[in-house]
Amino acid sequence: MTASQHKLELLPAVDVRDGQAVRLVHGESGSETSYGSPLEAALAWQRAGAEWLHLVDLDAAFGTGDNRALISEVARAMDIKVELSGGIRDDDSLAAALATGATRVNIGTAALEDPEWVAKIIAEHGDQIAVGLDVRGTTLRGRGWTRDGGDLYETLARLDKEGCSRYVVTDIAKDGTLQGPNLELLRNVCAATDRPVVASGGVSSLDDLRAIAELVPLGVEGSIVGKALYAKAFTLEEALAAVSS
Ligand SMILES: O=C(O)c1ccccc1NCC(=O)[C@H](O)[C@H](O)COP(=O)(O)O
Repeated sequence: MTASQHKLELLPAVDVRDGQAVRLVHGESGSETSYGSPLEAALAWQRAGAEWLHLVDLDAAFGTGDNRALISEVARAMDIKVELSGGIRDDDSLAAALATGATRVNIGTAALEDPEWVAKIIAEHGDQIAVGLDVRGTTLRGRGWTRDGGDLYETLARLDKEGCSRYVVTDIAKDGTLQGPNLELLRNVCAATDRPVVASGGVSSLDDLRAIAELVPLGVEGSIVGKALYAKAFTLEEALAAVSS
């Protein structure tokens, strides 16, 4: 492995609810703190040197409407790669997500509830499709993280067989809490699949990012960072520098 292959990708997050950039605690609807314009937030991460943006339509994820036009405006304004997530569950929402020019889209609930459709879109769109594995313990959660959706490792084995190219792994208990990532979960998922893993949830410090970067040789490719950036625990420039070697 070369030095650059060891580099952890960072994906600053912009989660959108009711037209605003927000942060949630444990992904729970109603726990949000607002941080203003999603476009301004996304442009700020781009200016700070981000190579990726993780852009989430929380209303679409929770089934409380959607922010489709705004999400599209933000994604189209970016010169950097965009990972789009939240409520992509059928042909219509997938077509809208891909039409934004997003580099990849993250499928959550549908991977649990509509395995045939997900196998079909993986076959059609290859690595433009990532699957979000949102877990409590080893149980997956769907529908904006409000419903149980089966066993993590059984689902992982099925998706691997179907050719899924990448997983975005979130420990819901850690998400938005600044309590540190679940490194054991990341290690266990990496041991169970040969596909790249994007870590999500709980990053609180530069040391957390360095600890996730240590898992790159095991298969962790990137880390989403949300609350820590908005809470100014560190800057994105500091985070990029911390994982660049
Ligand atoms: O990504 C989704 O589809 C989603 C659905 C429902 C609730 C939350 C969802 N995503 C949240 C995120 O991706 C967070 O931005 C990310 O986990 C960052 O977490 P943190 O660094 O702990 O703020």
